[in-house]
Amino acid sequence: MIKLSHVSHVFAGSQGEVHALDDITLEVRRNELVTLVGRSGCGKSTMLRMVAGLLRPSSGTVTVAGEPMGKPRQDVSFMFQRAALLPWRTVLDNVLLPVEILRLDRAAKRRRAHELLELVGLAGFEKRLPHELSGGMQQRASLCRSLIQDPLVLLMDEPFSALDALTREELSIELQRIRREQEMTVIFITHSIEEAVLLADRVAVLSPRPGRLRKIVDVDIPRPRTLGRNAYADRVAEVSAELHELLMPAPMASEGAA
Ligand SMILES: Nc1ncnc2c1ncn2[C@@H]1O[C@H](COP(=O)(O)OP(=O)(O)OP(=O)(O)O)[C@@H](O)[C@H]1O
Repeated sequence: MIKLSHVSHVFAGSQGEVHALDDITLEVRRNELVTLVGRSGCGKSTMLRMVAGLLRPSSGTVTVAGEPMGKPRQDVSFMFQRAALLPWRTVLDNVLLPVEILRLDRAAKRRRAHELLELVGLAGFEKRLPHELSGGMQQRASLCRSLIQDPLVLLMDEPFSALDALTREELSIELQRIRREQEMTVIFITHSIEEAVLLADRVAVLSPRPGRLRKIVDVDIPRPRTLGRNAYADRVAEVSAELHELLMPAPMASEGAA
């Protein structure tokens, strides 16, 4: 569904060139969820912006459903770290914003918006204004807004990172539920190893300066996945430890020697 072939990118920064990505080749299969992890500045957001058609690579190609990404598409949706709801519009009208921009069928999408709000636990809050909601509820509404156009591809740039740990886990479980009901290919950026393991079919680990694909880790743990006590806790711990080793620098040889 999503293919990056030999993608490199160099930004012309104010202090000289920044080699953000180097020779990235990655294929995300239809209906797969791939999480992107890596140290700050390793090029995760740059990669996502390319898949969204917001940025062209300096070299290499990016295709979605076989077509080169030259500009944003209606069936590719983006969700950011901040909910960025319009403060003067109700929750329902915020969810319906893409419907107005993309001129979709308003009556059908109103029904869909109610279904989505129900799915994320916001039924009854349709007429509230964003400031009347908690951060977690605002991000749930933002998730509904990203889903209203029934995207084939959902690109998520640290969407739950500003939330407390429990709300974050709750939203991760809701995202898994939504994916059971709706076919969707997802790329999800996170700094949290736990979140990466909860959500991913595969985790793509990037290394920094320049951003390179270090390893792809398969997460073959049955769903729905939760943290805490469960039948797969050992396997979750094992994959988390592997990711931790890939992301953290090796301890100095002299440490612990004495
Ligand atoms: N518009 C730009 N102009 C110049 N340099 C840029 C620009 N955008 C990003 N960069 C640089 O490219 C590199 C990759 O940035 P990017 O935001 O993709 O990293 P990231 O992995 O998403 O980081 P973080 O985890 O901190 O969000 C960084 O060194 C950054 O400073």
